[in-house]
Amino acid sequence: MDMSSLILYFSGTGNTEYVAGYLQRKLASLSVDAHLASIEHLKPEQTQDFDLLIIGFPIYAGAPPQFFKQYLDTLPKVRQKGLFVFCTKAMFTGQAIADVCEGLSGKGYVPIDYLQVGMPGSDALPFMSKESKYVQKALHKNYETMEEINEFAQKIAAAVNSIKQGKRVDSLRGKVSKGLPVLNALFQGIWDFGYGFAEKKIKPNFQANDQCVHCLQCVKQCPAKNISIINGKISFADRCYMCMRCINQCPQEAIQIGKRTLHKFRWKGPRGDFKPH
Ligand SMILES: Cc1cc2nc3c(=O)[nH]c(=O)nc-3n(C[C@H](O)[C@H](O)[C@H](O)COP(=O)(O)O)c2cc1C
Repeated sequence: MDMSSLILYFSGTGNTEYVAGYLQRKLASLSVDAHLASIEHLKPEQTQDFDLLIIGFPIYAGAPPQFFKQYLDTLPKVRQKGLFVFCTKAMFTGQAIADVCEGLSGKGYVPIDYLQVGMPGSDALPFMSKESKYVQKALHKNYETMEEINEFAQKIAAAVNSIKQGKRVDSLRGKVSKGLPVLNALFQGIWDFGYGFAEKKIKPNFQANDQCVHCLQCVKQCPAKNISIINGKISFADRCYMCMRCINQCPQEAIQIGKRTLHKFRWKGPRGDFKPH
């Protein structure tokens, strides 16, 4: 039997895109062809063309990004299709993987395995000085060989081969660890409080300063369609996903969050070349 696989992801600043691309290359080396697509370019119904779904997303506030979950909610129901899930994160994943697996199980997907990949924190980088240790570590980390992704690819390839040989997808169902409920609730409470506070400080304070040359990159690249030109000025509405793409991608480094990001670092993904469109 022939099998087609889809790696479906969202990436604000390039980390998840990098991991998705790495995984695709690794799978190709194991003779598994996987189509790569961002949720920004693939209609939910197009996922039906594939037999196996591999999804990837960044962690926001110990959870999957809300808009990502909303997208997943619109996926059509399927009959017993295999599912692999990965996230990229700086520190704390919360129940994000379990949450996504649960949602997609309800649509007929069978979660097989998952992976969390530690990456530089897209929420922290634009507030850090270019010389800071954190930035230097992010810039000099070895992204060329990522053992955990190699192993994940091997698990996916093994599942693909088993299904091809006629094994029932349901027999490959894996367990998603939920951790200790009390500890989870405690951490999640602290996280929600911290990010809730940060959100209030960050969201209303996006602005383009007088370095802006009106190239409109931010308008084109914002996944939330939150940026537009009003009366000749770059304006931010209230639909921001806080993905940090605009601030990192602006060629003039004109986009700021208040004054806290002035002359600070801008992140363009592990290879320094992330271009979302
Ligand atoms: C708004 C926001 C919230 C975040 N919250 C968390 C978090 O709770 N835990 C964590 O480990 N990383 C968190 N991060 C860091 C990202 O998950 C991480 O850097 C990820 O790799 C970014 O992926 P991307 O470059 O594909 O957007 C957050 C980032 C942003 C922008």
